[in-house]
Amino acid sequence: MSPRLRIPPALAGTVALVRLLPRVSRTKTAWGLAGLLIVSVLPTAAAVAIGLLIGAVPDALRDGVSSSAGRHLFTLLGVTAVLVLLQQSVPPLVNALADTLGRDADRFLQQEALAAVGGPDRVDHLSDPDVLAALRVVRGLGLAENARPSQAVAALAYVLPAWLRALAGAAVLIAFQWWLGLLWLVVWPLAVHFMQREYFRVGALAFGQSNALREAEYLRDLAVTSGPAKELRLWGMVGWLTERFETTWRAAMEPVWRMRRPRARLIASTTGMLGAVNLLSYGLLAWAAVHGHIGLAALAVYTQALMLANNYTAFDDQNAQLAFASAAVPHVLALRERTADGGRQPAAAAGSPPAPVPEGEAPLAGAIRCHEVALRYPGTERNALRRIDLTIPVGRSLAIVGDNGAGKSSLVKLLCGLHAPTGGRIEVDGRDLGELDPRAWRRRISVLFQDFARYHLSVADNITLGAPHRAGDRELMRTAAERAGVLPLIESFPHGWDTVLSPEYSRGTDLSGGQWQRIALARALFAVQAGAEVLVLDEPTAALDIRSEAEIYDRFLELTAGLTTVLISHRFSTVRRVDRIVVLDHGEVVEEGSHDELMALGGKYARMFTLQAERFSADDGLPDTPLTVKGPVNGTVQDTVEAEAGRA
Ligand SMILES: Nc1ncnc2c1ncn2[C@@H]1O[C@H](COP(=O)(O)OP(=O)(O)OP(=O)(O)O)[C@@H](O)[C@H]1O
Repeated sequence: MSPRLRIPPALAGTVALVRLLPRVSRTKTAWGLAGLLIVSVLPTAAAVAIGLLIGAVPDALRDGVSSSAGRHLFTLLGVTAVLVLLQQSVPPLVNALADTLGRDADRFLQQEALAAVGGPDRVDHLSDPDVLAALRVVRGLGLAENARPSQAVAALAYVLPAWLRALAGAAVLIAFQWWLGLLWLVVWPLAVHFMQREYFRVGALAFGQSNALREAEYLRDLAVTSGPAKELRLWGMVGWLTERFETTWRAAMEPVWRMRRPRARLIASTTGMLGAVNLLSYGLLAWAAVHGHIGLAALAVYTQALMLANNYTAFDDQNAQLAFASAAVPHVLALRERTADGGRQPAAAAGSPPAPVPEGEAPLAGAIRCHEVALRYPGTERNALRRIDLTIPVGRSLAIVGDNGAGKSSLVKLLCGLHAPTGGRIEVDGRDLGELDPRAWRRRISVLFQDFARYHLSVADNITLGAPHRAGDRELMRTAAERAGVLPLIESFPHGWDTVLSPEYSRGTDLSGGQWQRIALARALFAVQAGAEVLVLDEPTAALDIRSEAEIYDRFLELTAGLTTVLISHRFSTVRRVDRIVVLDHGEVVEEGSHDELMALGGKYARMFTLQAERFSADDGLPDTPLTVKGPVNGTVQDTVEAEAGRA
């Protein structure tokens, strides 16, 4: 194995940034580099020209302006003028280029982070604090206004020429006294290194405070977001929140501020070292001039070379900003590796929609099987699911019931491939789910999650997002809305399908909890109509009123006809209608069978069913008038409940 050059941590950010720039823009980096070289070389060239110019004055004065010495003086004057002019005009161009390159770098890293975080098919990484910390940086959140990668690029455009000028100055001094030049070549990198290490430590510490800062930002945002606004006002929490934000923020930032205070010993020793070398250099120059070892021109050149050698500005803000703002770059670049699904898929698939159904793909034919499936969420001690064995035959329905926290939603997430089982495996038609193309599988499965998303987009978008590749199919969209019972509501909106489902936008409106749930159901049904064969409904009616709930459940058989259906519900009137019922308890299957079998068993299911039936049979909670509902299973809520109570 070839030994790899180890980059000191203090320089790792800068090196990562420099390597990144050609990937961001090859052309701008090339121009920028050329500009930087010119900016770096110009002062040295100007210093030499000025020195030679000064040296040429006595001869020109003695021989006259038309002599060759006079012409030489004018030539040097012309060269100096051009160099000085360039020195004035090139740096602003380089800075402007660095600004655009910096903005491009920000954008590049943002896209990189988006692909790394949004791309993977699974979701474990979304609760990984390190991933979230890197994400904060590219979103430009929090740490400080000078922590964005673009600030590091701007600082680089200033610092790099300064370093190169210092190098060139030291190199010129070699011509005066080789060992003095070499001394400078050692002293300035040392001074830079000491100070950069200091700045880097502050940057790294600030980056390490990301968790605490995220908490502070969360508290700050709570006060200005509409979701919790009602509770915050009702309970008079705004003052508490402000105070809590302040203390959390201070606790996170104080160590950074403390570390930022200049460390007297370091500064004293660095400046002492530089002072000594400067004293020695100027002393030697004076001695050499007085004793006639160097002429006027050489004295002028070396004096300016000394000024250049002092040019690396180890103590200035730009060096600090470079170290500080580039500290996070390697973390952002490492995101892809960190979020990759165990190498299962390239992150480039980045949140891409399921692919359209390829022609001629065979529909599911066998079953979805869980073999000893276990799940432990990252960072937790306990298995949410343990040794789950169950079979969902294609075209049939399965209900999963159980207490809160039993693991029902976790099983759904596994079926969707959002998490990988930490034990056992899930097979689809005999093939391991982990080996299937996730995009192809997602095309086949449609889910109404318990905590479904409420998109601040148009109604049409909210529904067609279930199958974006069919977004233009208005007929499909209408049918899905109609089946979910939300069509009359949509048609009552002044802007119809274009109505934005958020009062925060013009042409926008908000919906009630139940109306939102119907929209989410329509989205799931849209995906079914677009070709999904498996429908998962996780508490699909939790927010619906009793009439709406009865309506949906009475249409359950119609809605799920021909589909492989997984239903999670605490509503036993519907659960009993499915082909097979599984009872989960503490992450394990404790009972399995049809409604009748489980009732006969007299176990957990029978107890839960009876409890609910008893509650409903006691009149409370029921409407006075029986509600007639549409659907293939005609009847009334009263009928259903009474029937259940009777059977129980
Ligand atoms: N993302 C997560 N990270 C860590 N633990 C989790 C996560 N999601 C769920 N859990 C834990 O897994 C267990 C099962 O949760 P799950 O949501 O699957 O239960 P459930 O049966 O759907 O409950 P409910 O009826 O309340 O919806 C719980 O102990 C929960 O705290």
